[in-house]
Amino acid sequence: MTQTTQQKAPIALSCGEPAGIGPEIAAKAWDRLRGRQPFFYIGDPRHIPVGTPIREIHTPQDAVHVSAEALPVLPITFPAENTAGQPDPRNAAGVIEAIARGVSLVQSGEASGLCTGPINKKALKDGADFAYPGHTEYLAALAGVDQVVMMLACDALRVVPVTIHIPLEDVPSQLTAARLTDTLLITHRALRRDLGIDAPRIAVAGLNPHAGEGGAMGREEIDMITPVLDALRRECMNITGPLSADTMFHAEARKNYDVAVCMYHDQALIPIKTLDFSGGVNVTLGLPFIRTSPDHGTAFDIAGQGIADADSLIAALNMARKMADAKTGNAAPATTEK
Ligand SMILES: NC(=O)C1=CN([C@@H]2O[C@H](COP(=O)(O)OP(=O)(O)OC[C@H]3O[C@@H](n4cnc5c(N)ncnc54)[C@H](O)[C@@H]3O)[C@@H](O)[C@H]2O)C=CC1
Ligand SMILES: NCC(=O)COP(=O)(O)O
Repeated sequence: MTQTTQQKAPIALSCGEPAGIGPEIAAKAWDRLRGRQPFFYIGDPRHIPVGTPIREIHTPQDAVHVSAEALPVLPITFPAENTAGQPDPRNAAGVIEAIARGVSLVQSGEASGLCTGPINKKALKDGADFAYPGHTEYLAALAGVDQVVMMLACDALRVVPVTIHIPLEDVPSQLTAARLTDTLLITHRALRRDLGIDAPRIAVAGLNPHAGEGGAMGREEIDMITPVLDALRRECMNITGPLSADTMFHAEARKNYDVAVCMYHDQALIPIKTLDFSGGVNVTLGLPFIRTSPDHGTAFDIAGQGIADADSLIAALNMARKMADAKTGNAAPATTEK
């Protein structure tokens, strides 16, 4: 695949859980982007809301030609009927297949990047014994990469959780110096390479209230976090912390860093989803290919009603495009601009 062909390759969008809002927001995103930003949906065309013009395609390149007129769909036939709000375990394998096909098309260069529709982790576990707690971990396995990093980004904030989809009680034991070091190095490299930030300013949260308050409220900051940060500072990385998580996300504090690295899932995701739920994008750093996703989930409570907001998906598609263009030297580095 030549670089020129790769620049023109569309973005692959895996369907996610069809009983959720994925098909509906895919249709809305196509309507808003049309041919300006070609992407194709990998999933069952019968799941796309009635009234959306669709065109089944055989190769990703077909999407470039049809996307001004119709939503291009690379078809996968799901075995069970789809009911909004009620995932059917028999469809779980199809959801997983859509992700895997997206990965293989990005790896072959036929797609520029992968954007994933939201999945319901429990439905995949129940229906297909899915062994991963989320896309992030599954994509790392498909790519053969030991550690990847989840970053959520909006215009006002970028956050990275060091531990991701694990029970809260397991956080302290999984929060190792090696994991924190790798997370910081991967994040630093991606901000420089993919987002064009030459000297990223990284703020690191403590684990405990008040970042441990000198050991009075926990020792992880003293025993593990500070030594890791000191070692990386000696490598000339611009890192502050460990900071009190409760005071590092207000508007003035956010001016001091480009990314906040947090110790666990909710410490990172609550601030960003509160600040900008509809504009947030989930990006996996450290993969050998581009992957983005909307920041929200399957929203079963509103699926099938036509009211789901497609902004986050559109931001995710646009960010994948910009990252792909930046990778091929075709454009400015990626932002979350809609
Ligand atoms: N990338 C992914 O695959 C993600 C998947 N999930 C999965 O989604 C499922 C549901 O998770 P929840 O915590 O309930 O989060 P959720 O994001 O699905 O829903 C939370 C609330 O936000 C609303 N909402 C979400 N997206 C919306 C949109 N685009 N427009 C309007 N309203 C929207 C929902 O109606 C609900 O009231 C879980 O299985 C979770 O694991 C959650 C986040 C990301
Ligand atoms: N809360 C974020 C989330 O669940 C998305 O995870 P992933 O499926 O992108 O790994």
